[in-house]
Amino acid sequence: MTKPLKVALVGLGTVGGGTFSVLKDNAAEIERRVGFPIQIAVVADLNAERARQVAGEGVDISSDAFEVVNRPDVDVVVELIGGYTVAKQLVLAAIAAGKHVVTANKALLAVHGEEIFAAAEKNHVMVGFEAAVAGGIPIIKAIKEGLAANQIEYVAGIINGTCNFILSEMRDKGLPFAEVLSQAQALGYAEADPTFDIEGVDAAHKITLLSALAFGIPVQFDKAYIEGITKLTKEDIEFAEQLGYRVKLLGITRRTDKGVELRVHPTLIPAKRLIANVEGVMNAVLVKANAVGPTLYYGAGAGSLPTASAVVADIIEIARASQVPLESRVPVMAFKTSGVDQNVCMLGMSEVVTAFYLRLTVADKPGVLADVTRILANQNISIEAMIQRQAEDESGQADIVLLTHRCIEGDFNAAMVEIEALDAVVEPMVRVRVEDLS
Ligand SMILES: NC(=O)c1ccc[n+]([C@@H]2O[C@H](COP(=O)([O-])OP(=O)(O)OC[C@H]3O[C@@H](n4cnc5c(N)ncnc54)[C@H](O)[C@@H]3O)[C@@H](O)[C@H]2O)c1
Ligand SMILES: N[C@@H](CCO)C(=O)O
Ligand code: NA
Repeated sequence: MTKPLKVALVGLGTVGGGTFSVLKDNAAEIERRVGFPIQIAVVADLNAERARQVAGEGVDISSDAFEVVNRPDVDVVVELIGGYTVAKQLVLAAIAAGKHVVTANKALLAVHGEEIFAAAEKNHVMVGFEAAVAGGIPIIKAIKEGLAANQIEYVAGIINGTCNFILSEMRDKGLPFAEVLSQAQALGYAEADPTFDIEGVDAAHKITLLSALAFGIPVQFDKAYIEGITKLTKEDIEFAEQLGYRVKLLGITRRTDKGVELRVHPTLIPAKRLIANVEGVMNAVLVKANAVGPTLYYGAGAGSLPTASAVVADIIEIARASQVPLESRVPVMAFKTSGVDQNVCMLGMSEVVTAFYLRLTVADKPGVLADVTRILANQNISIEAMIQRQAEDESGQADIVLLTHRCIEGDFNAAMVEIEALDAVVEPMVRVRVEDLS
């Protein structure tokens, strides 16, 4: 009989606690799937006392993450502490010691992925990170294996549960932003630094990883355009609804003839699309590929047990793959290293083609709308829909909301500068990108 695979769990917080439970509660089912047991050799957490409460008696507990890395009875190190510094040292130490690594740490991989994956290849070990993107949804596996026959056109996803939770609660219950963010923190969804969530950084970490997997390109977080949800107003969410759209924070990566787009920003999506109806902490990732067409993956993007589901799936994959020769394993980043396109052109935002929602507050006098449409037309931007709403007070002002057709973002920016310079435009304009996702 094959000997058990031994795991060190480092970090027994929200995800680590869930991983401990899943490995324990589903041990018999997992053994039936793998053919041999997966056992927890040791648990490490700075807070050893709390770890003892979570793990109970009979489990080896350490407060030193680095001590577990060199234990001969450990085959896989599961890093669930988060952050860049200690986590990076730990992962690299584990790889150097010949251990496989599983991590939920998208921040670490998006920024230091190239170094970590190169070290893993050199040391013939695997790095699993299914939990790092869209929590429990097996999107990494889907792109690496299920869609391996395809050329992928684009990936667009609601990949930050905290933001989706905030936007859903603001829309459904009219709750203020700060109150909903506190709830997301209490539920264990938010990052240690929640600005990573609300400013779009976490989603950018994730879409950077998906971009590399989908297109066989290096992990390049520094090329991502990032805009969060903190400037969205209830008013714009309501105007979007009137026009038949929902506002979601999307991570988008698309391959075009000119290069690869990599961007995170609030986005209007037609309300009739399935992905527009993904609410709360749930995530969804839409992948459009040339043979299969569009496919949509939906599930819990954060939280203890859903994320643990992905962590344990990676451990199971390692258990299985450790039985086959190196060259027969699925590559960590979906492509053979020799096949990675090192010279890919990453597009700047001004080169991206997208549609826009634009809201202007103007002094309500003749000719304003004509000026605005003329400026847009001069940049080859045509208008798809418009709403005009008079202010209810005596200010004589009006809101004009426009939806444009798709245009080059640089052209739109040039038009914005001219429109903002019009005397009649009395407040800073609001613009949100629009994606049809058909
Ligand atoms: N919470 C989620 O829903 C979720 C989902 C997907 C991915 N993630 C990622 O999973 C990782 C963990 O997140 P979490 O929400 O479980 O965090 P958490 O704060 O709940 O848990 C982290 C644990 O690590 C321990 N720890 C910190 N530094 C340590 C060190 N040097 N040595 C040993 N233990 C240490 C802490 O005591 C804590 O118990 C992060 O990378 C996060 O981005 C979280
Ligand atoms: N903070 C992240 C956790 C899951 O990666 C989110 O809200 O989606
Ligand atoms: Na996942």
